[in-house]
Formats: sequence, structure tokens, C-alpha cells
Amino acid sequence: MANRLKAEKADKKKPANPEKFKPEKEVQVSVKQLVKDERTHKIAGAFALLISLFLFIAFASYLFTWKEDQDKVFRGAAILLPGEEVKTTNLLGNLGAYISHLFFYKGFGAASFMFCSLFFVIGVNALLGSKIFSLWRNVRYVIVGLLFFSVVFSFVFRSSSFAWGGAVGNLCSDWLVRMIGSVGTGALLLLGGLAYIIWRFNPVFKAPTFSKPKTAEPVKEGATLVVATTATETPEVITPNKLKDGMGTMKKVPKTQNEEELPVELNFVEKEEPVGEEPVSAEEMEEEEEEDTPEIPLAVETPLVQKGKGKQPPPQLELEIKTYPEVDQPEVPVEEPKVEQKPVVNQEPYDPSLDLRDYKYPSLDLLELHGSERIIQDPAELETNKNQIINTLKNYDIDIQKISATVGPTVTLYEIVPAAGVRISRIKNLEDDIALSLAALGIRIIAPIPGKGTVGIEVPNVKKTVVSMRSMLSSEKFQHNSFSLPIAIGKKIDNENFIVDLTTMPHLLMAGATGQGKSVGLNAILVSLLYKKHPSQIKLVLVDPKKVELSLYRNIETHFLAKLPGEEEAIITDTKKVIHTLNALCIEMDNRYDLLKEAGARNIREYNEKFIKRKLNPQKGHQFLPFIVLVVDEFADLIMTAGKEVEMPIARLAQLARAVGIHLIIATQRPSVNIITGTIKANFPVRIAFKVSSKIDSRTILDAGGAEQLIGKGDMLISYNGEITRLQCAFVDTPEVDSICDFIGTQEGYPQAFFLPEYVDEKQFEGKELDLDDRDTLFESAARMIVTSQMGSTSLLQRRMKLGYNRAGRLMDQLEAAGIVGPSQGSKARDVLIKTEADLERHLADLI
Ligand SMILES: Nc1ncnc2c1ncn2[C@@H]1O[C@H](COP(=O)(O)OP(=O)(O)OP(=O)(O)O)[C@@H](O)[C@H]1O
Repeated sequence: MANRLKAEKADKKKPANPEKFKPEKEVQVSVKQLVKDERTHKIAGAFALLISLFLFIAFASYLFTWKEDQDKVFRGAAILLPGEEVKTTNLLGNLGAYISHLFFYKGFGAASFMFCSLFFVIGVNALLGSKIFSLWRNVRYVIVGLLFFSVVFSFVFRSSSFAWGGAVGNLCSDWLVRMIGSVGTGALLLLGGLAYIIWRFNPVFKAPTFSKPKTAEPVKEGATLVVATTATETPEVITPNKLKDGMGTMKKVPKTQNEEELPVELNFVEKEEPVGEEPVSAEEMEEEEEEDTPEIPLAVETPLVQKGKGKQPPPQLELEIKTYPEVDQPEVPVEEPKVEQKPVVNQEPYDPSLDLRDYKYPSLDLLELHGSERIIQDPAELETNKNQIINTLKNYDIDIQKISATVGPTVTLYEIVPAAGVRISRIKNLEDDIALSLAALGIRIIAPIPGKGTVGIEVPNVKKTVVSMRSMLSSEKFQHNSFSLPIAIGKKIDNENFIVDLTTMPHLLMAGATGQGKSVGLNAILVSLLYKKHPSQIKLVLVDPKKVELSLYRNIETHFLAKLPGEEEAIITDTKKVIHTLNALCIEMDNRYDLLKEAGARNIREYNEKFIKRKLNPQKGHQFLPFIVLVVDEFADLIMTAGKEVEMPIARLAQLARAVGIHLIIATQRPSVNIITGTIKANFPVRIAFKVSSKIDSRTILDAGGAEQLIGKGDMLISYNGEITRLQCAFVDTPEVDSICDFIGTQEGYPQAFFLPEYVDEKQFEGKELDLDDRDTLFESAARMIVTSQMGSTSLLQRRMKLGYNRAGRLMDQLEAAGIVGPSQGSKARDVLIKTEADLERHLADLI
């Protein structure tokens, strides 16, 4: 706000500066936009579809009319096309007959139909303005297909008078027959056909697998069998998961930057062997946008450094443009992650995923590439900004030794080394003035850049790049890492993908004004988890007081969602139920701690490893523990309506739940101190801020300003490991999330959602005398369980029946009052006074 006020004042004083640049930029952009006008694309698209249809009709008609028309067509276009002397029978007249003749007779024969599909693909893409089909992939298939099928047709129908393979097919087929004979050609074409089918459709060839029957697994402690009581409790035999994604990996060939195109001379200094391609200049981008963007973005493993000098250099300084090409961009084939297992002598490890062994992970095809993934680098823009920074600082008597630029997806970071003797705090104090002089929205000054003696000035790019979720998830870093819960959040300024392990965070707070990208951010995180985890490995508890944001996920209830027993809806929208759910999660946490203690494991990872190795007996209540991620989409609503009742369990979970695999992600659009309280902040060390309306809000979230200067649309700051990093959040659109959830939802799931422990509001029991007539509803089941196991232990009741400590304690008191167990013996289990189930049944009957 302060910035804006000052900006207005300055505009009145010296209007020359900012206005000098604006019109220039606008003219530049509008000319380009004219060339790339959406309507032009649509017209071209419609035209291409028309051509596709025209060719199809003409070709189809040619199949029936070629005999009649052939001698007329042979007379040549000059006679045929005016149409006065001859009239052909093709449905599309002389032109149809002539074009079909060209394609069939002189070209590729019946394979010419493939041209129709090519024009169709071009037309659909251009008309709908998105890359429904990959143009390059289709061009490749069509080129190879034309050659191949024309030869095959020509070879197979050698004796036919119809031009099945066309001139091209005949030529190649004759040559092949001469070279390797008819048998050789036949065999070669058969092989080629097979290769083409595999290349194009990548069918899955499965060797028969021999999996063991579910119930035949021995348990270490004797001959007990594991019987599933709930869907998630069944740890069973493992089968290896399979690879998918038929299209495989592709890399784009590195492209050399055309130095002449740039107004600044750039000297390329390769630090190490470059493996890929550097960002394109705006001009290159223009040209390339005309073409189809390659499906797989470039891949470079080592950064390149461009050192450059402007043709009309500003006062004695060079601008060093640092580019960090995509470090892990190539689309890596999607591997279905495997549940960790280590072989144990004599015993098969448990496979928690066995219940849903045919579960297919979503493929990358369900995600879209939103526009070009390449960073657009406009040398003119860089030069202008550089000069303006230098001049502005000069006005304040700040000299610069060196200036370099790193172009990111949304902003460019200009790194300045001030001349000797200039205090960095001076630059910090001039922050607002510098921002004003640069006259661009969203300038952030970092003085100094932590760990460096330099000052950073982030200036928004005129053309911003959307970071597609698809490119994040296809990156090497996402596909191959050892993270337990990998989440792809976005891209840093140097283009590095910011992919982290949620378990190390271990909780995440997200805040930002409305419409700045929070929901997209939440979806990006959830989608990351869905792409990497099997339903047996993770459960989501979704709280959505706004009722619309997370409803997309209701399709995956029986696969990935957790809920309270007896609830209809898995996605919680009602505040009262949120309180119950949070308390149920606290009970789950306590129960898990008991299990870990008994198993001698320090955390969920160690516990699950032991369980998989069959070192823990399911009869004693042990089970494979999935991670639980609680997502709250509008935290402010909850705090306003329920206050401490919500804050306390959240704080408790945030403090303790990490070791037992429960992680929290909390989002709010009201980042005020009464919502993000000290307790909450203290327990959420990792915090994300999208654009907020004031510096105070930014401080509330990050303990630092800066988020008020972000530019929205997923531009964000993340405070992680004590550092604040600017990221462009990965973008995943609602239809993409929809199709992922549909893909998962249509597969076989568990019989029901994962049940959280039942939570009964303890308050309702308070003050009541122990009265056997007012027995707990679970009294009889508890009695039977205690008698069967002959262990009078409250914690056993808690675990087996998924109860809170107080309720289990109360039940135990009732069992004592009913004479089923003896009195408490401190930490030792109580004596069980009834020895057999038959005795118990009699005893229970007497009690009534
Ligand atoms: N990472 C991103 N990249 C590009 N555009 C984005 C990104 N994130 C958000 N946007 C744009 O901003 C719009 C609003 O985003 P979003 O719905 O996530 O906001 P929000 O903060 O959740 O708003 P609200 O609080 O009102 O729900 C999106 O529809 C999209 O057009």
C-alpha cells in the first residue's frame, strides 16, 4: 500500500520515466499478439479440419471411382481443373479426383488416409487452443506409417491394378524384392509391422505370475492366520508392481542459441559439459510457438553461464545472464512405486498393497502441459531493467561492481554486487524508492541474499511461464527419490524443481489472499501424493468448510480417504464433525504410539518395516500403518466458529504426530494473528505465503515481509529450513484433478473408507456415577475381548477397539463393577476373573 501511494506521488512529480517504457512494451506485445491471435488459430484449425474431411471424402470416393476417372485424370491438371472438357465421378469432383490421384497413384497409395488424421490433429489442436494431441508424435507416426504401409500394400497387392502402395510404395517394394527377395521382404515387413505396433501402442506383454493364495501365509508366532477385519488391516503376499506409460522417454536435441538474434552479445561459458538447452529468447519463442511444443521439455544437468555485454552498453557494466536450464526436466517413464520390502529368510514379507494388487497408478497422460515449459528470455527486457536498476542506484550514489540476471518462470532475479564501501543496509532502506523507480508491480528486494554478499532485486517478467504439474511429476527428481511422501510444490527461480518430503516438514501452513493460488497449491500437493502412493500407504482426512474445494476427491473415498465410523460423507464440512475428527486423530495418534512402544520402534517407518518382516503379531493388534495426511482448506472458518476446541487438537497433533505418520496441511485465506496464533505458528515450521494484501499479513505468516509484493497466480514464498525461497507453484487444473480422481475412483477400492477411531465426547460421561444399568454400548464386546484374551489391560481395549483412553478406562471400571476383572494393579494388567466364554455368557445373562 505504502508503495502504491508513493508510486502515485512520484507519477505526478516525474511522469516521464515509467511512461516511457509502457507504451513501448505494449506496442511490442500487441504486435506479437496480433500474429498469435486466438481467432487466427481457430480459423486455421477449422480450415485444417475441413481439409481433413475433404481428403477423407475424396479418398474414400476414389476407392470406388478410380477406374472410371483414371484416364481423365491422366490428361493433366490443366485440362481437368477448369472442368469444361472432362467430368469425373469422384464425390468431390475434378479436384477431389485429381488430389486423390496425386496422393494415391503418385504418392503413397492407401496409406494416404493417414494425411487425414494429421490434418485432423492439427485442426483439433488449433481450434480448441490446447494440445489435445501431440503434433510431433503424430507427425512421426504418419511419416513412418506412410512409408511402411505404402511398401506393405504395394508388396502384398503386387498384382492388383489399383495403386495400393502408390509410386513410393512400388519403388521401395521393388527395390526390396531385388535386394532380399520376396521372402526376405515379407519377413522384413512383418517385423517392421510388429515394431510399428509396439512403438505406437506399446502393448503390455505379461509373463504369467504365480502369486500365493492370500490366506496361505504363515505368521511367525505360530500357526495363526491373518484375517482382515477391515480393508486396511490385511497385510498379505507381495507381487511386484509394473511399469507403465507406453511412450517412453524422449529428449529434445539441444538447440544452439542464435547469438545474432540477441541485442546483447552473449558469451557462453560452459561451466561443465552442457547436456541440454538453454532458455529461448522471446523471438525464438515466437517462432517455436507456431510449431507444436515438444512434449518433453529440455534437460540439462549442469548450469550454463552466459556472460554478455549489450551492443549499446549502459554505463560501463556488463550484465551476466545466469541461466539454469531445467535440471530434471526430461519426462521420465512413470514407474509405479513399490512398497518397500526386504526378504526375510524362510518367509515372504507382508505386502500391504495386496488387497488392491491390481491398482493402477494414474499415468502422466491425465495431466496437461499448460503452454510451453520453456523460460522466455527477452534480451531487450533484461537490458532495459538492468539499465534502470543501474541508473536508479546511481541516483542514490550507489555504485555497482557487477550485475547478473537469472530468469525464472515468473520473475527475473538481478543480483548486484555493490561497489566497495557501499553498505547493504542503505540499499535495504531505499527498497521502496528503487521499487518505485523500476515502476513494476511485484518488485522484491533481498538485501543481502542470505549466504552471499549480494543484493537481489526480483522483477516480474513481462511473459510468465506456467509451471505444469505434468512437467514436475515427470521429472527425474520426483520419479526417483527416496522420500516417504514426496510433494512437488513448484519451481525456483533457477528452474530447479522444488520437490520435498512432507514427512520432513513435517506439517505445512499455507496462507494467501483469496484467488492467489491456494487451492491450486493444495491440489498440487494432493496430486503429488496420489501419483506416488498406493491406497494402502496413505489416507487423507479432508476438511473443507467451504464445501466445494475438496469435493473433487469424493470419488476416491474407498481408496484414499479416512472418515469417522458411521459418517456418510468422507469430506468433512461441518465444524462439529471437524472437532470429532481431530479428536479421533488424536486417539489414533495415541494408539499408534502404544503400538510403536510395544514394537520397540521409534517411528512409523521402523514400525512398518518390522511389520512387513512379520516381526509383529497382528493378533496383538499390530497392523500396517498408512500415513495419514490431514488437509484443512479453510482454517480461519474453523477457528472463528470453534476456537480452542479446534486449535488444541491441531496443536497437539502438530507437536506429536510426526513420528506416527500423521501430517497436517492447513490453508487459510485470513492470515491474521487471531487465526495463525503463536501456538499454531510454533508448530508449523514450514509455511507458504501466496500473495497477501499487507506486509503485516506477510509477517504473520513468514515472520518477514515480501508476500505482499508477490504477483499472484501461484507466485509464492516458502519458509523452509529457515530460508525464504520464491517459487512458482505448479499448476494443476480442476479438470485434471477430476480425471485423476475418476481414474482412481473407477478402479476397485476397499469396501469402505479407512475408519478413524470412534470419538465419544468424554464430557457427556462427566459427573455420572458408575451405574451398571447405564453401561457403555461396547460393554459386552469389551467383556468378550478381555475374557478371550485373558488380559485385563486398558491399553489393549484402546487398541483393539480403537477407543480413547478415558472411554477405555471407564469400560474397564464397568467390567470391574460387573465382576469380570479384578481391581487395578498399577501398571500391571488386571486379573480376569472369568475364565471361559461360556462362563461369561452366563454371567452376562445374570447381569440383565
Ligand atoms: N500455480 C499457478 N499457475 C498459474 N495460474 C495459477 C496458479 N495458481 C492459481 N492460478 C490462477 O489463479 C486462479 C485462482 O487460484 P485458486 O483458486 O487456487 O485461488 P485461491 O487462493 O484458492 O482462491 P480462494 O481462496 O478464493 O479459493 C486459478 O483459477 C488460476 O487461474
